[in-house]
Amino acid sequence: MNKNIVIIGMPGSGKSTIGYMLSKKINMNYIDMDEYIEINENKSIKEMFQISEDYFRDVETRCSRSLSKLNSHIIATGGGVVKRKENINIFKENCIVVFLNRPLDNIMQDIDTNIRPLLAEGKNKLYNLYNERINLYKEYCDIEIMNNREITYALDQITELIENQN
Ligand SMILES: Nc1ncnc2c1ncn2[C@@H]1O[C@H](COP(=O)(O)OP(=O)(O)O)[C@@H](O)[C@H]1O
Ligand SMILES: O=C(O)C1=C[C@@H](OP(=O)(O)O)[C@@H](O)[C@H](O)C1
Ligand SMILES: [Mg+2]
Repeated sequence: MNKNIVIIGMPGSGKSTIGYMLSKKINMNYIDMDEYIEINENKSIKEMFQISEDYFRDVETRCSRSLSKLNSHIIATGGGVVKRKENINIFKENCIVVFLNRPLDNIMQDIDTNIRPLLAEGKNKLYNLYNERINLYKEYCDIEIMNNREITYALDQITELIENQN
């Protein structure tokens, strides 16, 4: 597949984990957008948020533009990429946008708050993020995948839909 596959969804929805597994399964390159940002900025996500969230969002938009120019990559985004419609418009030029929809109760069970500055005050912040974003994920995606069973179920769902696109 020449287009990229961009995975969006709440923090803890499985974008990085399932994105990597998918890349191995269908033999496509994989990029975790947060890792890409940290390497290019030589700063951790936490350090960027300490400057300001806007600083991080500006970097996120610049990276969206760079990554969208690639071909045949699986790109796992950060959960807040939908905060700027500009990012989605950039991705829509050359990517299929997949919303990985994992129920909030399931996310709450295993999310690591230590690596997510927005959750520094605790997991309950996820409810606010969910309410702010759920309609954006649904509006912006080309494909919505439920991630409410074992990981391989979501992986198989995405694989089947992508292979049908070919
Ligand atoms: N269907 C699932 N069943 C069990 N654990 C899951 C499932 N989906 C995701 N996880 C777990 O949730 C955690 C967060 O996943 P991650 O890929 O870091 O999410 P994201 O990149 O969307 O923030 C990981 O420990 C991952 O293994
Ligand atoms: O939801 C968000 O605003 C964020 C999610 C994080 O990525 P994950 O979705 O991989 O946790 C990371 O981009 C940053 O902490 C901001
Ligand atoms: Mg991630």
